[in-house]
Amino acid sequence: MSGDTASSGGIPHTDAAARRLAARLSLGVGLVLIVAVVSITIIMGSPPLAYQYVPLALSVVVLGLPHGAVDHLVLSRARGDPVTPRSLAFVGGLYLLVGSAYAAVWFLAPAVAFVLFILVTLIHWGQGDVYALLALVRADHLETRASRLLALIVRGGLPMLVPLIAFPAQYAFVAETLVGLFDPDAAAALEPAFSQPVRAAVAIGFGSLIVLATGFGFVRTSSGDRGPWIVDTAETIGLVAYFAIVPPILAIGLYFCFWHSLRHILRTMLVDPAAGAALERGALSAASRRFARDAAPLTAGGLLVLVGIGLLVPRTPATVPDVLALYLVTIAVLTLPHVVVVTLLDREQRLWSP
Ligand SMILES: CC1=C(/C=C/C(C)=C/C=C/C(C)=C/C=O)C(C)(C)CCC1
Ligand SMILES: [Fe+2]
Repeated sequence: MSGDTASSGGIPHTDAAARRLAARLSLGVGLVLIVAVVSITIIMGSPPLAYQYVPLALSVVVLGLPHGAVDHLVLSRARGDPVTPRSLAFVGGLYLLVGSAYAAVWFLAPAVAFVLFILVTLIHWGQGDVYALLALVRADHLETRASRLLALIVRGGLPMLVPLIAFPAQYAFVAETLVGLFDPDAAAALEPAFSQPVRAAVAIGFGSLIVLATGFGFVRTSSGDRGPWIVDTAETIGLVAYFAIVPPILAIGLYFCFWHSLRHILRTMLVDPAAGAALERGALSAASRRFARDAAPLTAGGLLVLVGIGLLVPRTPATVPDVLALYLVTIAVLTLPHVVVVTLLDREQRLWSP
């Protein structure tokens, strides 16, 4: 698998059947997620707040937290190198350094740390989708680096900006609970972001970017092969509807598991010779077992980080929203080094040097 170096435009060609299975799974699950959850929300209304937290809570063990727990293996595998004490120490050191520096920002300036969290998530979820578009959908309308950057902003902006426009009160509530773990008074600094003029400006600005990205993509495709552009556009429109209709705690919990993490896990399987070979023969359960085994130790490690931060925060989390806020802060701290690893993986797979 990883020894298969045939590539075009920098995107590695893993074995065709494995890639097709990964593409079908990510697109199929994404489609079901959007159609099912949007329909249920329209027909039955939003579930009570307590239920909206369930997918986020489940993401501790289901796909979410585990998706980053193979970061210590993924770069070596993508390079076709053995995993060595040195390669493990590099990723471990990165997590320790970058994670603790950013954790310090949460304690010193929690409102700044929250804004950073939204920005980092936008970039990270956007970069994940750019990979899926290029490697799984074979999006040849994203030929240039500029078009990929625009796609990154659009795809990352969907989960981070559409809820701000559509559900400012819940957005503000989550911001307050995260920041409030560290300093209850600091959240006030974020209030202007939820005001009508700011949301209107974000809606106009971000809406224009979506139109621009879609239009550029259309112009770049030949009429004979619009398939990838149609998939890209359908996903974008679907996600606009999803994040505009489904309340954000629920929407983001499900998206985190069944969109971002699923796609990244498939990506890690495709660079792993053993999991990749299993996918190649359609043995998804064998590939999943292999992933689960690889991800289990550091998923437990992530939980230790959660407990550690929980012991350090000035206010002991007492309610469900507080505990979930603690979990999100843990995710934030773990995500920053994860973004570095994924960016190096992007470079290895030449996603940004077309
Ligand atoms: C839950 C939630 C929010 C933030 C979620 C974030 C920022 C999650 C980041 C997850 C990451 C980075 C996972 C790793 O891949 C918002 C937008 C405040 C709106 C209200 C609900
Ligand atoms: Fe990720």
